[in-house]
Amino acid sequence: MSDALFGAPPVEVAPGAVHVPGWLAPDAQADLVRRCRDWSRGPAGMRRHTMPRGGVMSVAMTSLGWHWAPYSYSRTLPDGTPVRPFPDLLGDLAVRAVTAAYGTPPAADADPYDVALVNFYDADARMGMHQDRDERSPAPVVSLSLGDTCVFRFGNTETRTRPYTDVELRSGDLFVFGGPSRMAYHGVPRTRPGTAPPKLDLRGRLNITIRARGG
Ligand SMILES: O=C(O)CCC(=O)C(=O)O
Ligand SMILES: [Fe+2]
Repeated sequence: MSDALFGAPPVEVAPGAVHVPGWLAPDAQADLVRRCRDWSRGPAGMRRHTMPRGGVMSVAMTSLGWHWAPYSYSRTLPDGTPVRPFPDLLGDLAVRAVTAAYGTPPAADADPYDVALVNFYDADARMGMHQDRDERSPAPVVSLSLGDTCVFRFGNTETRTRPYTDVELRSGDLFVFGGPSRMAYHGVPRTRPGTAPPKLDLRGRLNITIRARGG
């Protein structure tokens, strides 16, 4: 991570899709990594979901607020374990993130942020091109990156394929996609193992994706 990136201006990758490099200062990153470790403990913690066709995701995830598994949200885990509550801290962070990306806060009547997915990528993990389409709310998706750098592929709303833009997301980066890009396909074709800031004491990559489920 380069400290020179802190305070870098937002970059619009596609209409409504904004990358803010170095948005989280090192202390805030370390704090979030600690919290992710807490949120990942116990029966409501990290799991690798099985996809409808039987494949197992290489990314391990845990849900806050609502449990997500392909492809729906539920109030509890399949075995009845309660989902961890959605932390107010992430709701506040999401509002600040939208404001940083777009220059204006969410509208007063916008759906509140109420669900977060914490994704963990080891050196081999990837996420295929997909849309985030299990929410009823049009609120922008807020994505925070911690640890190893990754290649984030941000595409179009029509197909899983080109045109797309590959963006390097580093520890502390923010990516927000809403408006005309809310339904764009996106994925993580690779991470760059060993690139996490040493002070984070994190081997791999964590991504926190904050969403409004809506209705
Ligand atoms: O890890 C990322 O940056 C993307 C995660 C993602 O697209 C998702 O959780 O739906
Ligand atoms: Fe996604």
